[in-house]
Amino acid sequence: MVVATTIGLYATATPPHQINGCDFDLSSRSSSASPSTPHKPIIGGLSSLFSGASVKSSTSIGVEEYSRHDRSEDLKDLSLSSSFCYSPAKFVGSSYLRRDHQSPISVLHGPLSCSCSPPMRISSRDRNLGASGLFNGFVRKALGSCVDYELESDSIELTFSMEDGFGADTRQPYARDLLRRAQLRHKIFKDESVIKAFYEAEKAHRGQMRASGDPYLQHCVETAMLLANIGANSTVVVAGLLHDTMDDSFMSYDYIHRNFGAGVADLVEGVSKLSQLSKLARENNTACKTVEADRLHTMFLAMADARAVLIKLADRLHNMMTLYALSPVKQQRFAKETLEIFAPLANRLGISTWKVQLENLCFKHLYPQQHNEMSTMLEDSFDEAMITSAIEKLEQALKKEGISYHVLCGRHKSLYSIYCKMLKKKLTVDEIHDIHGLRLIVNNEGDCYKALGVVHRLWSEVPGKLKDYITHPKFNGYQSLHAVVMDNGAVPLEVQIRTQEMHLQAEFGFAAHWRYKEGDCKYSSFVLQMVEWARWVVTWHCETMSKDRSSIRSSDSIKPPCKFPSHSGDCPASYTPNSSQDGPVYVIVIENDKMSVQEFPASSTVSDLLSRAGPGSSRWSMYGIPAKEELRPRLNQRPVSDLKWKLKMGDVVELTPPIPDESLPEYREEIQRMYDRGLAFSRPGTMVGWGS
Ligand SMILES: Nc1nc2c(ncn2[C@@H]2O[C@H](COP(=O)(O)OP(=O)(O)OP(=O)(O)O)[C@@H](O)[C@H]2O)c(=O)[nH]1
Ligand SMILES: Nc1ncnc2c1ncn2[C@@H]1O[C@H](COP(=O)(O)OP(=O)(O)OP(=O)(O)O)[C@@H](O)[C@H]1O
Repeated sequence: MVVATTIGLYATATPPHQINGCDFDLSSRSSSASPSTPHKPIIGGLSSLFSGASVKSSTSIGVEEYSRHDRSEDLKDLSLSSSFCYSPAKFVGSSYLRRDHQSPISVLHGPLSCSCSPPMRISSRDRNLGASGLFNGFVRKALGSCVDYELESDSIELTFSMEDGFGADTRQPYARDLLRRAQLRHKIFKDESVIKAFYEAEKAHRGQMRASGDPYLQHCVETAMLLANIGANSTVVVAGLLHDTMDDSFMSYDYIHRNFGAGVADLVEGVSKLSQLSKLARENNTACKTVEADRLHTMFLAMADARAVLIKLADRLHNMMTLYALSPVKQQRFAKETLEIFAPLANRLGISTWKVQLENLCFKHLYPQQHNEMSTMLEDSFDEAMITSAIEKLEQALKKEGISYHVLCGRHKSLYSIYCKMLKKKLTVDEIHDIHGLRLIVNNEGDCYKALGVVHRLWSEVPGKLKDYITHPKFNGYQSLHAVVMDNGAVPLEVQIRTQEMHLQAEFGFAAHWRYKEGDCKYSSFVLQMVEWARWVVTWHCETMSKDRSSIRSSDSIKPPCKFPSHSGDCPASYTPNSSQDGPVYVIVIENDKMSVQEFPASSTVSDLLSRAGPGSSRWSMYGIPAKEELRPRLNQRPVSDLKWKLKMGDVVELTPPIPDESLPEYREEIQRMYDRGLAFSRPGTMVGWGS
């Protein structure tokens, strides 16, 4: 019997789990996505909820209107000093307490400032529209980009030789320092491929700085460090170091492929695509449109390797930690996007520490007044020592009673989660009983009840708070015993007791925690399987999470779900593309300078998309001619010659904006010029429909 116990901050906060793609019948879900994450309706209104606290009225939080010419290079400008000015430290994330895991706090607070700042040069993202630059043509124009399109092509000369550097004596002293410090923080930075990637990243970003004056390389290291700290393997860490090289330097896919292999090159390219979509969404304020935001994070998962999403999340987390270097306007925009798109993504992937940190940082930027009030009020309430000692107490008592268990862990609830719960349930902070919580996973149902007896003998019960979801499972199948007890007669402590099977049910499938948290959304089986697959991929590639998983079932019994979306025929979770209910395709449509994320049934074509925008839309009525023929749509930067071309998840379709008739010839010429440029910039062999 495995007896896992306490102590030490638990790095991933992902409860132990195993992914079994075939455990749940997912076939009957409907396809409409109508999300209502708990945080969405929450603005202000907290004052009345605080018992005995006089709180000022809510701060107005507007995501500002911004100029279309305000290029969102934003995060590139960030200061990278990792001082992480976010207080108090306790609120960095909800913490799990368990033995054998490294504290994420130490990582995030690690001092990392570079004395030597290389000279500035303009970020090549502003100029580089080469290989994977998605939006070079009309999209950038439509978005008011100030890009000089004439500058770039794949044949542009590199500002440094790709051959120099690694192993040569051209290494910058600041880089050597940075690497040494990274190696002290995590041993994966001693791995040969990681060192090589570090120096390649150094060359690629040499001279690039963030607003703080810190070298850009520092951001690459911090992103890779976040990945290393959730146990990502060296492929993912290498890709983390190189994650911005395709966008921001002249390093090409082929170069990365040659030096690091297809696995790394594909990941870096995947991150680059996600960054470009995210940027487009940010510039169009998509995060404010609930349904579209939901489609977007679903799309992110569907179009990229889940590990690329992981890297993008790490990148965003570090950028959020250093958001203070940006203007308040940009801070708001990024925080909004992060809260609506990236935090739910982290949750779906089961990386709860990142989700918590992202949410808390967004909370601080979007609702500073409420954040301050909550921080002040709860500063003394978060008691990690109390959780540790409660775990020890319970461990001993269980031992005495001869009750063995698989996992005993604890966490304190995050600031933002408390805030959401207060607003959602109209509770005062005193009425939140699960700020401190323990979770016990035992062998069988009988042991659940025996353990409950132990809990009640150890601590006094809060009347009316016992919930027996084992005898009376929730409608979604969730099973567990929940008890609230008073520790030292003063602090409420929630204890959840369940078996391994119940825990799997609570993590995956119908009762999965991410779905519980996202509210009453109806998900298609396509989305559910995709999330499950993505969680599996991430878990499999992250040592820490894998360890976690092995504590819930022996590793021999862990089988990957069938590769998404091609489940084997006998898999109950099998995705059936022929079913009209399944497989919605989310496509980004850019029309009249505006972006929308639209949902189409599986197998829809460009022609279907045009029909949706068809007669009645401004484009048609203005010209009085079929737009299909007169102004051809572009799909992922390329003109579409066959309107029967099938749309794929993540496709970007540009539709020509309305223009006055008299400008039509001029406009056609412009289209032709962009068309020509688009072809010149596209990497040979790039498929139309990169979202596959
Ligand atoms: N995964 C999963 N967890 C759930 C689900 N329902 C409840 N939980 C967990 O159980 C905890 C408390 O649930 P309940 O005892 O029903 O409490 P409540 O009535 O919602 O509210 P409080 O008692 O105020 O916490 C939640 O905080 C979750 O951690 C579910 O459907 N899925
Ligand atoms: N008593 C507990 N012990 C250990 N982990 C818990 C406990 N309760 C929830 N968790 C886990 O903590 C993480 C953060 O959950 P969070 O506190 O935001 O929401 P919740 O308590 O599960 O739900 P709600 O806010 O609706 O009460 C999740 O992974 C969740 O499974």
